[in-house]
Amino acid sequence: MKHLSYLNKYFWKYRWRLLLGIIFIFISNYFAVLAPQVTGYIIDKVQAFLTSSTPKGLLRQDDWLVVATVNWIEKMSMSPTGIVAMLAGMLLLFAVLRGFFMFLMRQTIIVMSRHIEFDQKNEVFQHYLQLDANFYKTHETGDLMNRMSEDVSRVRMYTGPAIMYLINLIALISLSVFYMVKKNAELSLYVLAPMPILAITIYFVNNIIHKKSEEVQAKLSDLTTNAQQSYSGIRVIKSFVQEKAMLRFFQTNSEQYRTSATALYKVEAIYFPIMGLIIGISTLLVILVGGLKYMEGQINFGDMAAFIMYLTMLAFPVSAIGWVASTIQRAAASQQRLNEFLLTKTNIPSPVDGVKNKLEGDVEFENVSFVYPHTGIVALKDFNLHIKKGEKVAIIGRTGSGKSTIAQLLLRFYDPSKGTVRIDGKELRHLELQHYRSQVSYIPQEVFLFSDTIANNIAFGTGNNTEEEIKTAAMSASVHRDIQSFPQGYQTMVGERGVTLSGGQKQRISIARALVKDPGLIIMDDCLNAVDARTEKEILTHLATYLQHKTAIVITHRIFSLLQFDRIIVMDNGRIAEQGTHEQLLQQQGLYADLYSRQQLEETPS
Ligand SMILES: Nc1ncnc2c1ncn2[C@@H]1O[C@H](COP(=O)(O)OP(=O)(O)OP(=O)(O)O)[C@@H](O)[C@H]1O
Repeated sequence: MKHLSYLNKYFWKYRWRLLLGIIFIFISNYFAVLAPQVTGYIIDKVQAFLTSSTPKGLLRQDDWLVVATVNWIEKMSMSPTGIVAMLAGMLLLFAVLRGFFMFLMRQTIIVMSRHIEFDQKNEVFQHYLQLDANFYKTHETGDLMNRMSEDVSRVRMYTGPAIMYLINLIALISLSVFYMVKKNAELSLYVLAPMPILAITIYFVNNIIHKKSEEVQAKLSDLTTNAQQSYSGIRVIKSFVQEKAMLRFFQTNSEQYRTSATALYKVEAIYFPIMGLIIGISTLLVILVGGLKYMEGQINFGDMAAFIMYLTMLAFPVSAIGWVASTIQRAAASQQRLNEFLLTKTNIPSPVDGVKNKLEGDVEFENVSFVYPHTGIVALKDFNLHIKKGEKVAIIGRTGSGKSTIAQLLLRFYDPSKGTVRIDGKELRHLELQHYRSQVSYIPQEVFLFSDTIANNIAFGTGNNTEEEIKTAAMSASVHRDIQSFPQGYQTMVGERGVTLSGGQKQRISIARALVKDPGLIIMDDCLNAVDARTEKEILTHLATYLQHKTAIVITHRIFSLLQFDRIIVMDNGRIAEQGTHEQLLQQQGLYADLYSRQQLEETPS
């Protein structure tokens, strides 16, 4: 339960709304508990009229508002029917007032919970954005999404309905117990005695229902994932003629869902009859004991009716205790999960007074070793590299040799396990992180485009590029012609609701996004592997001009003869195996020469 204390800051933020809500709850319940008193009075009045007797001391223990209103009506010297009609009108008025304050109570407390939900979602999302790359490697996207949506919703059930029902229950019980005891303490005991049994039973039934509905949810989610995968992979399914196997798999999942859903409905079917039974037994007790007391002349007929009304009035909120308890339990578990993340600190903090210099583009790795946390894979070993401002360096090597890791460290997605990375002579750790990253353009290996227009995807890094700048970047990335061929040009939507772009088009848009930024340092991680040879040639020609005065690090599998690199670094097993210019490396007859001759062979038409 201590996990929920994290939410106190929100309750404090919305304290006036909460306080107002509590006041409305009490006022609404106040009008609710007056109804049995007026009904009791009406019954006694009618009974006295039918038996031509004079009821005595009927209003002694009733609320002052009831007493005052009844006395006022009585003074009007109306016929008994007129008085009963007036009293019925009074009941109606109380019901309307009760409803009105109930509306206000929901308006304040439920609306407060929506505000808290909004704040919490923003807080969680903002926190997610600050966490480092390693966090995202060790947590699944589905898990993150769940915490953001499902857990926050469960917490809202606590900050809204659960708190509202709990306060409502406290208000109703205290007000009705007060008036019941005033009338007859013993009979009150009979009304209240079954309530704890009702609450405990409902609590247990509720817990069973909850467990079973979680099971149903899990099965449903399996079913949906299964169907979703089948739709996405329909071409693979068809080409491998696996329709029947997929159908069998789906049917098994579907059967499991049906079994757990039926089990849930069985428990739910017991829920209301149990409630009805317990309330029925309690009513019976009140009638029995009340009847005896009436015959002994201890209470009026109307009092008995009032007690039965109190009983039915209390039954629903008391049965809600079970629901409230399990809702709070679930919210606490959800908040615990959220706290796990909210209390996770990033391993890559930006220094408080970080250096905010204009990036010149001088890059240095000094004795850098890097081990990927959690996997223990050593990706770089005593790596030394100095790239001067404006130098163009290609990094080449076999897959898994540590090329991308160099980019990851340069963007400070990770800090080196040993050694130092320096930018313009300053340790990278000491630079203000966002300011530094805003001056670096990175084209990752895996392209990612947002579900937005092409123009917005290109201008993503800056957000304030002119149409002309976007167009120039697209031209440099050789994607302008493709974009123009779409019906809405640069305003074409990308993603599920938009056009389906080819791998090469996506890659080139991703390149345009990096070029539009005008950075001091550009890092390209194998970003031309999905374009054909002709387009590659086109892009490289543009790049040669664009990169003229910039420091560029081009990670690649292929050797680009078109781009004049100042240096080529050949990586092998986390270390530099060879380095030099194209010609120098060819002369060395080592790894590079080997790679080059193999590439030449592949490119020679047979
Ligand atoms: N996020 C990660 N967590 C754990 N290990 C990783 C991670 N990324 C890479 N590695 C491992 O680190 C080593 C170097 O990987 P890296 O991605 O730097 O190689 P690469 O030369 O860029 O390969 P490729 O050309 O295939 O992209 C590999 O053994 C790889 O399995």
